[in-house]
Amino acid sequence: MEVVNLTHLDEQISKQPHIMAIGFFDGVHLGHQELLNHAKELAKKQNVLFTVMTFSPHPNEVLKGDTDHKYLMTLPEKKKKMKAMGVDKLFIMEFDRTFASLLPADFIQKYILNSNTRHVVVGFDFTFGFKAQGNTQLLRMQSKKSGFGLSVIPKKTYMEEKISSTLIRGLVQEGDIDLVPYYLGSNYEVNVNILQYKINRNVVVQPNDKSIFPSHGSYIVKVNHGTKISYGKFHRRPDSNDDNILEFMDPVHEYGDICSIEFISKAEVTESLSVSN
Ligand SMILES: Cc1cc2nc3c(=O)[nH]c(=O)nc-3n(C[C@H](O)[C@H](O)[C@H](O)COP(=O)(O)O)c2cc1C
Ligand SMILES: Nc1ncnc2c1ncn2[C@@H]1O[C@H](COP(=O)(O)OP(=O)(O)OP(=O)(O)O)[C@@H](O)[C@H]1O
Repeated sequence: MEVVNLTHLDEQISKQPHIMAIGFFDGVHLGHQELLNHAKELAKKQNVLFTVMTFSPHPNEVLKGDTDHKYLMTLPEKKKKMKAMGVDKLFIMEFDRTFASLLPADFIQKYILNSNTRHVVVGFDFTFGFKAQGNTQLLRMQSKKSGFGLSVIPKKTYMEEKISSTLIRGLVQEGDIDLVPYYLGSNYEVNVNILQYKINRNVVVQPNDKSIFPSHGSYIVKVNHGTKISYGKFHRRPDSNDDNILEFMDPVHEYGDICSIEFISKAEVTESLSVSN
C-alpha cells in the first residue's frame, strides 16, 4: 500500500483512475469495513486502484479546539489496518483551517473531477466542505451531472444503533469492552509503553496520550509483544494519575518496550497487587 501525505496545496492527487472511499475511519469498525469492502470489490471489477482519503488530525481537533480528542487508533495503526483491508493507496489529507474552508463544489472539482476519481464511496451520513455543507444529496446531484460514479452505503447497525466510532469510544471508556467486538469486529487493542518493572510479573504501562484506556477496573487481556503472544490482567486504578498495572503471564520485556494490549473481558480482582519496586 502506498501512503500519500497531502496538504490543501496539492492539486491533482491521482493521474491513474481510482475508486475512492472517503472518511475519517477511526477504528475501522464494521460500518467502515462494509464501505471499504464495497469500494474494494468495485475497484477489482473495474480494474482500477482502490484508494482511501482520510484526514489528520480529526476535524474536531481543528475546528472545535478539541485538543484532547481521543482516538480508537493512532495513524500508524490506521495505516496498518487499511493495508490489511486491501487499500492500494491511502491519501492522508492534513486537516487544517484552510482545507476546512474549501467549498463542497471545489472539493468535488479538485479531488474527484480533476483527480481521475472514477467512483466515490461514502456512508449515508458523510459530510464535507466548508461548515460541513456538502452531503450525499449534493454528491448524488454532481455525480449525475459530471458523470462520476457514487455509492452511498446504508447505515449499518447493531441492536438498532448506528455502529459508530463515537459509540465504540464510549463503550471502551465505560469499560464495556465485552460489547466492543459487536461494533468494531474485533477486540479493542491499544499500544502501550512499558514504563517500569514492578515486582513479580507486573509492569507499569502507559498509552499514547491520544489513545483510550478503559475506565478503572480489571480486565483479561491478550498481550502482543513482538512475535510473542501471552495473556494477562490489566488493572486500571480509579485515579488517572495512578499507575496502570499489567500482569504478563510471560513477562519477557524490557524497559521502553512497546506492546499491544487486546482487551478481552472484565476480570474479577482476586488478589491485591504488588506495586512497590
Ligand atoms: C474539504 C472539507 C472541508 C470541511 N470543512 C468542514 C467545516 O468547515 N466544518 C466541519 O464541521 N467539518 C468540516 N469538514 C469535515 C467533514 O464534515 C467530515 O467530518 C469529514 O469529511 C470526515 O467525514 P466523516 O466524519 O464522515 O468521516 C470538512 C471536510 C472536508 C473534506
Ligand atoms: N454505521 C455505518 N454505516 C454505514 N456507513 C458508515 C457507518 N459509520 C460510518 N460510515 C461512513 O464511513 C465514513 C467514515 O465515517 P466516520 O469516520 O465519520 O465514522 P463514524 O463512525 O460516524 O465516526 P464518528 O462517530 O466519529 O462520527 C463516512 O463516509 C461515513 O458516512
